[in-house]
Amino acid sequence: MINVQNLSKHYKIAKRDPGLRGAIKSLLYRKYEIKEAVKGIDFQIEAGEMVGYIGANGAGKSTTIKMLTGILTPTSGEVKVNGIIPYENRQKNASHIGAVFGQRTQLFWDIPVRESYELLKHIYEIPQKQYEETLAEFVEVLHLEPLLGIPVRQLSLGQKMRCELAAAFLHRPKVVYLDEPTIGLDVAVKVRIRNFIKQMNARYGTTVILTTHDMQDIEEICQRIIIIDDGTVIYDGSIDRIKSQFGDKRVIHFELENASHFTLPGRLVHDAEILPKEEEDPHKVSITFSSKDITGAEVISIIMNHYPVVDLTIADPKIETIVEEIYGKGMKKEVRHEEVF
Ligand SMILES: Nc1ncnc2c1ncn2[C@@H]1O[C@H](COP(=O)(O)OP(=O)(O)OP(=O)(O)O)[C@@H](O)[C@H]1O
Repeated sequence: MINVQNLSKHYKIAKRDPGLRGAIKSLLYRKYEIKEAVKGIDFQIEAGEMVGYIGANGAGKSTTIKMLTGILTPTSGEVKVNGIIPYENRQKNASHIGAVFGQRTQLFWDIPVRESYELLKHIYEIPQKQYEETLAEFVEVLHLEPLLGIPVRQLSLGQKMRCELAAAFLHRPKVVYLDEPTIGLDVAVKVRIRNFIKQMNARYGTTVILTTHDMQDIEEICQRIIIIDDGTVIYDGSIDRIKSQFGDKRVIHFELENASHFTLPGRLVHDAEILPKEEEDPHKVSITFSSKDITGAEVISIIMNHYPVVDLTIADPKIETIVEEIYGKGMKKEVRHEEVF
């Protein structure tokens, strides 16, 4: 469904020396700098796959998605979506895809949601019967009934996102690009949105590309992740595989009588790390380490020798921890994706 080969995008950025002198000089001689946002990436995505396209800020995710949607023309390489070269045939490509891009809306700001859907029906030439059936299904799954008569500008973030998703899937597109579809939403709305995406995939075989920093979204929706770092693909494979590849990572959550001044005992300084707290709790501390360096039993015994431990749990490494590790420590040298296959 999606075929990307040796795809690159370089941005040309005009450079200017500071001050008035710089401004005048830049009128006469323009200096440019090249930013290589995407550097020769390859991947294939089959119809019906749900893939998480993830990476740290500035890694090149949006640039890739913009090339897949035809908004940007690549500097070099090939991209085909459903057999179409998107930037050469934007209109045809648009009829097969749906998109939700963060804060941008494809609904009409001042008119009621239902009328936006009516307009999309005409734009995408959706047959009346199919439109009615699809809308009825979305209204039920996403609980849209009370929202249909309200203009988009009056909707809350969660209400708007539910309406946006319905708009993106309304014409039963083959591919849907979702950029941070659950950002800033409460847990109940996140769950509803994730279920909706899974349902659309199961029912219509929609291919879904999800860019998000929310690893829970990734774990619940995607079978496969592509990790991009500094414009190159550093991992392409299943979530299970990355977990087993980094399966030596361990996490132990300790409950102590008092953890507010907790520091790692000397013996652990090189082999373990304290994880950032998910919630402010003066009794809890979580430690991560690699079983290649030290065993769980040793970690527990060292901590127990230094602190009064009330309780402890040994957890599976979360995908967040693994991915942060890969982004943060430049593990790309170790995780070349050809090694993964
Ligand atoms: N229009 C542009 N002109 C020049 N440089 C750009 C432009 N758009 C993006 N860049 C640069 O290209 C690199 C990749 O940006 P991109 O937006 O693709 O990253 P991203 O992975 O989507 O990041 P984020 O998670 O922050 O959205 C960044 O260094 C960014 O500053």
